[in-house]
Amino acid sequence: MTHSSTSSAPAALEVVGGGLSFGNRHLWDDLNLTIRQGEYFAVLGPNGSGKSTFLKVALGLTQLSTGSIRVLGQPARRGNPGIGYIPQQRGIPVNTPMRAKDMVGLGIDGHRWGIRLGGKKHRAKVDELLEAVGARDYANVPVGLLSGGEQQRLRVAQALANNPKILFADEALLSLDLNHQYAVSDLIHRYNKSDGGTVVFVTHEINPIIDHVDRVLYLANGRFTVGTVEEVMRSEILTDLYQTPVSVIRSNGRYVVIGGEAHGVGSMDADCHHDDELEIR
Ligand SMILES: Nc1ncnc2c1ncn2[C@@H]1O[C@H](COP(=O)(O)OP(=O)(O)OP(=O)(O)O)[C@@H](O)[C@H]1O
Repeated sequence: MTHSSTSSAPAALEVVGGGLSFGNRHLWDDLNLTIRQGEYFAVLGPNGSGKSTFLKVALGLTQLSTGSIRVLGQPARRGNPGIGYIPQQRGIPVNTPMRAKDMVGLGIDGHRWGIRLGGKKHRAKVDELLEAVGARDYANVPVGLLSGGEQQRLRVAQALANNPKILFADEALLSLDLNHQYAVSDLIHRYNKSDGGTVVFVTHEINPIIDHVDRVLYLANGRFTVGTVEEVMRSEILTDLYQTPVSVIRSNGRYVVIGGEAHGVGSMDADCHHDDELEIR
């Protein structure tokens, strides 16, 4: 099933006949997809299905095996200033000689594109961003000493610092406690709704962002489907995608996907309660 958006907004990201393989590992074939400017788009799927690789292709870090991809009207390339990127979490070395506010400041320095805010404006913008992600209290702390969730909030602030046209977020809510999940999710939502920014949000947990998402790309087993959450998160659609019986249950506004690991549904999330449950939270 491949839907194109009904919106007439220009394309923010466009894949035509996209295929990607590593040796005999096929991540996907013949992907045709248009993400419109201002759309909030989620990329879902089990571990290893190719979600992060999809972003790397859009960032120009990995090349498609077949087909083409354009981002903001140009072939995907490294260093596109219209892109903000929240990479999947990696620990920052303890001895990194940089304070939290410096890390956020790097996002707005614009040294990569030759624009530089004056000192006062720069500090005000850093403060605003630190405040938005709840990081003011540790503005002067070396980043290597911060917890994983604290570092993650700085990555979010840094990615939004330059007012990007499109934001690529790779598991941006990982390691955040519930309050900060809401705060960061809300910040990205505001970026999408108030600033008209396009969001491509990679996650295996749809539930924390479910109220904001316009459409999803669901990758599994070298196959994919695209549509609204309601269109895709259905037992018959995911059964067809995984090619094994899968049940999608909606309970208290949350989606739970239940399938058989033994039947190849995919990796289980850490907080699954049964051996045969795959939960997409
Ligand atoms: N450059 C590469 N060379 C070979 N294999 C690669 C390369 N990049 C990615 N892969 C493989 O592609 C598959 C998809 O990886 P990817 O990181 O995109 O998965 P994911 O859906 O983001 O998974 P997770 O939920 O675990 O983060 C993996 O099996 C990975 O090993």
